[in-house]
Amino acid sequence: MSAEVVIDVKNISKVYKLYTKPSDRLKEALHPMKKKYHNDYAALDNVSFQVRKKEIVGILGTNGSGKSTILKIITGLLNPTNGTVSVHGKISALLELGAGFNQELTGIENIYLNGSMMNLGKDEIDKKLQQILDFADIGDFVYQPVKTYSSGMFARLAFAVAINVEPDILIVDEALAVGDMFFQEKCYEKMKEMVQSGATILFVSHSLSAIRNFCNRAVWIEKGILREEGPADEICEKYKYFIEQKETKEIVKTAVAEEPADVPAGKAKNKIFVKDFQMNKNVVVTGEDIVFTIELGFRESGLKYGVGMIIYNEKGDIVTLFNTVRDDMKLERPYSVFKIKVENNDFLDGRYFISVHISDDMVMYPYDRNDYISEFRVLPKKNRRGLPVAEGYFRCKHEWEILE
Ligand SMILES: Nc1ncnc2c1ncn2[C@@H]1O[C@H](COP(=O)(O)OP(=O)(O)OP(=O)(O)O)[C@@H](O)[C@H]1O
Repeated sequence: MSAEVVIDVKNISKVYKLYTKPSDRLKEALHPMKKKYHNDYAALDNVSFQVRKKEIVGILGTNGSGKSTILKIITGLLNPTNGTVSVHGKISALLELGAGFNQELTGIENIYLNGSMMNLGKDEIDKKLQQILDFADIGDFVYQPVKTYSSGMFARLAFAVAINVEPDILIVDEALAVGDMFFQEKCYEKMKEMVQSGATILFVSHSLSAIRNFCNRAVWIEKGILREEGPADEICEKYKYFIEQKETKEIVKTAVAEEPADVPAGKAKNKIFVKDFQMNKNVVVTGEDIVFTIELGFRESGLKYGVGMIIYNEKGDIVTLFNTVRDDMKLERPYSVFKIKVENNDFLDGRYFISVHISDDMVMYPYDRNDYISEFRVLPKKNRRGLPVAEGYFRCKHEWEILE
């Protein structure tokens, strides 16, 4: 049976009002007809996910995607515009460095201040004090006002307090990035111990290796929208691929020229042409559903035609193809959108390339050819022990029968 849900984020949206000038805010407040002087900006748009007890969940996404916003909503520091969050257990959060600390007070005084904010009595903090000081390991600096601390020292003290107040849920937002490697190691070890004894951790990091190595699950929020969630290694792979594509601008252009150059001479000039090609995702795991969408344009009606799509591997071998003619479909009038749904796909780990051809109904000559119009990446589906479920050319669906 799955463990109890300790954080339940349901349909959370956060909309900020953006004003071009500060005076617009006042103008809006005073306008007799309630004229709008702002633009709405959705930092989070209908995000839902759950975190179960003893999970370590990583949140990733590019800058400004809403990671900190969702953590602030979970911890109650920020109200959502829509949606609900239920939390079961005591949260200890390390959000912005220095939040919850009084700059004028010493390290020790801040330990007591933070402890009391976590509902710990003075005697309870007295008992934990040595443990906190040992963990922070900042020597006599604990007697100095925290405004004199370096960011690394701050992180040490904040982390030492956050983990020693025995939270049920620990929320960490990039706080570890400022500490040195040695301290980071110590924190990861401590957090693993906390999970062993029943805690749950929600963790934001820009470090993919930290999320891959430390978390069992990951939630990817991109530009306010929940893009993917699943096993940490899988989501990291998909995210990495997304970043690489974004950075190198390698994405093959999906829009297709309306006048392809390679229509053989003498044939009608693109009486039918591919206007657009899309996939539901460019990174899929073996077993997920894939949907290819081909959009056609017509310069002439009344043609009999066939629509075909070929999938190649990295070596250029045809892996498989889909073709309306081979599938005995008769296309005798213009149809604008074709969707090919591959349920529970059998492709194995690798890169695949797609060509789309529109031909006559005998597949004798092309109306339009679009070679290498797009590509996708398949990640291996793993079994419980982390082994890919299949190797070779494709996953062959099968059943075992074991007899006496
Ligand atoms: N008070 C605010 N008013 C208006 N917009 C805001 C406010 N706070 C955050 N935003 C916007 O909301 C979006 C999400 O911000 P958030 O800090 O949650 O992103 P993030 O994923 O944590 O980013 P980073 O990785 O850079 O820390 C950003 O575009 C940010 O500019």
